[in-house]
Amino acid sequence: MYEGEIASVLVTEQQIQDKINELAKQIAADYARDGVTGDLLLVGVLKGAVMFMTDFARALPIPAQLEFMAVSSYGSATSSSGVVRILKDLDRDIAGKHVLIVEDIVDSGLTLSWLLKNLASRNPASLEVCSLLRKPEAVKVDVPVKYVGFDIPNEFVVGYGLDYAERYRDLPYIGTLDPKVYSS
Ligand SMILES: O=P(O)(O)OC[C@H]1O[C@H](OP(=O)(O)OP(=O)(O)O)[C@H](O)[C@@H]1O
Ligand code: HPA
Ligand SMILES: [Mg+2]
Repeated sequence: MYEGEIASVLVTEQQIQDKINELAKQIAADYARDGVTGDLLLVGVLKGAVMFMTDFARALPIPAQLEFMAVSSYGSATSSSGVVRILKDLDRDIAGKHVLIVEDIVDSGLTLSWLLKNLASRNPASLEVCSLLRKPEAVKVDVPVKYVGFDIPNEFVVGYGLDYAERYRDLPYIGTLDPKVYSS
């Protein structure tokens, strides 16, 4: 699939699945230790987090409810416009709920910084973030991300939910693109 378009594999399918199991166990233990009762509310950030959200929710050994928000700041570019648009809001009130934002990537941090302010204003009981990927060298705004799967180099990546111009989300691993893809 995508013959000749992927330059390198940064995180394999197996590495992703192992990390998800590790994060799920750790997060369940943390919430149990903090005495959280009642279902956790996972807020998946569409579209990028869709694969991570569904695998993570199934790996999590405590009950969780699933909600989605769709925001976009990249469009078909490889750097954030900095303007975050809500394409789909949550369907319900999160006041008093223990909310865990499930993201695919923290790159500049602009999306998450905006989202954390937006959701905090709705008065959840707690608000934390779990992101599969983070690019430490790309961060423009400091955002508190309690759970991170992999720190990766400052390169544009695709796969496992992440797109370039809406393509490659369906790959089961994280990779970089051959430069010819950008010029075609
Ligand atoms: O830290 P940042 O620089 O803000 O980048 C991270 C955000 O950018 C991507 O979303 P995008 O806007 O591409 O929408 P998508 O998930 O629908 O692809 C990604 O899924 C994150 O939500
Ligand atoms: O590296 C990336 N790849 C795809 N989408 C993204 N959104 C933020 N950073 C990235
Ligand atoms: Mg995108």
